[in-house]
Amino acid sequence: MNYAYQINEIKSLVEHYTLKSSFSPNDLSANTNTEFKKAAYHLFYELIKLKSLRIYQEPNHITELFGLIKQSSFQDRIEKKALAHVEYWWLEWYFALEMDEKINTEKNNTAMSYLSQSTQHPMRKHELSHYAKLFAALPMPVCNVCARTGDILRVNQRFVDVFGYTVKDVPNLNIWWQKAYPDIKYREFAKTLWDNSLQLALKNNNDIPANNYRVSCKNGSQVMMEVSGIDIGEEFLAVFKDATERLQAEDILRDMAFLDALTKIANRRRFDEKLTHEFERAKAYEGSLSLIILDIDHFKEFNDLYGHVAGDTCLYDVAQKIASTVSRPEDFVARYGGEEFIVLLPQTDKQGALFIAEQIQKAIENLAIAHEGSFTGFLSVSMGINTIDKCTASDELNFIKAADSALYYAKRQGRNCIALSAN
Ligand SMILES: Nc1nc2c(ncn2[C@@H]2O[C@H](COP(=O)(O)OP(=O)(O)OP(=O)(O)O)[C@@H](O)[C@H]2O)c(=O)[nH]1
Repeated sequence: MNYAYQINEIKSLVEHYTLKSSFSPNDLSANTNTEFKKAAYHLFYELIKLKSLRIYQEPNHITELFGLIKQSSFQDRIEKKALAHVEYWWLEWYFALEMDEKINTEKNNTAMSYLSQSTQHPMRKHELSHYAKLFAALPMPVCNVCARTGDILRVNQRFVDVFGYTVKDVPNLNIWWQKAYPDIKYREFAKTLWDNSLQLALKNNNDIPANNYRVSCKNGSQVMMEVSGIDIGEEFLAVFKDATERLQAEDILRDMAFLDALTKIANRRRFDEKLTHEFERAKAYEGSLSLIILDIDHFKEFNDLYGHVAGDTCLYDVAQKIASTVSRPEDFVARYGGEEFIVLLPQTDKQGALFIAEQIQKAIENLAIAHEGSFTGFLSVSMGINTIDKCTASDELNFIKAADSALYYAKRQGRNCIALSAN
């Protein structure tokens, strides 16, 4: 794995999206192309995974990598613009990862933030004495408040640009709270959070720890802001940082923790969570819940005959096929283990589950993956089904066990077979 590989991956992503006829740089700057952004995050995730496996041959430096791409064949204006966005997202992605790590390591420590830690630098006091000069040039919204009276002494231009309020609009904290947090309940929550942060600042070298706030702007729009600051005795300085993109990145990270890397469907961890949730729901509402466990037949032989790479591709194809066959939004598909998959079907009785299992069987038959070790000459699967309804006394473990027993019954019947649990 080397730079050329990484460059090509990024290039093909950019090319793929810029080739789309509907695509224009204006779409990008309006930030509407979330599909592109998601695909970029997905790519970063793959590249970062490679890095963590330590199979990079060269030292990896993001700027250097993008520098190399820029020198190469990216001539077209649209492609350059798209590439600039991908570069920006990559930096953002690394930032989100760093934040994630920090949040995790800081959980056991005092609640210090990335921003507030940076202010512990020995230069901080010196910088503070000169903050007035820097104030106007700061790239993030900043406001300076008299701690005693609550008067807002000054805001910088970025503050006006982002929120739309000038000092005339928000001359003191009382008015700021009302305008920036019009919802009374949310305002109470935000005030308490901020007061607690100010208390913490007294113990924390005057750094006001960062928290996220949903701020309402003058034009009625809302922005998620990470607000931290510095208590400087008579006054304090509140520093705002746009948290929208980071929170979205964290959401994607969270989703990825539940994704199976090979098959790109949900993993076992996600299934365990989902099962607990659906099981409780089915019990509470006395609804039915069905579970299909699916196992590829003679998969060891498939690997032996065609190799592990073909085996991996086959797992991906089967997983995607199952996922596309099961179509109701509440239905759920996951990789359960090696060549085993799970389909969880809320509000579905035995007959319904059998119907879905037959659909899956047909869909896999249609994939027509050659398998010389199989009786039919093609890859097949076996499935076990279990259903609970209001009359069934079962717990999660027994629910799975019964489906598993049905699966092994299906295997004993000669495979390429569906069996229903006797429950
Ligand atoms: N290529 C590949 N193979 C895997 C993966 N996970 C599990 N396997 C293989 O799947 C095979 C499962 O073998 P067995 O449990 O004996 O099952 P089987 O050969 O399918 O036999 P039956 O289930 O009885 O039909 C093993 O050889 C595993 O190495 C994977 O991620 N990729």
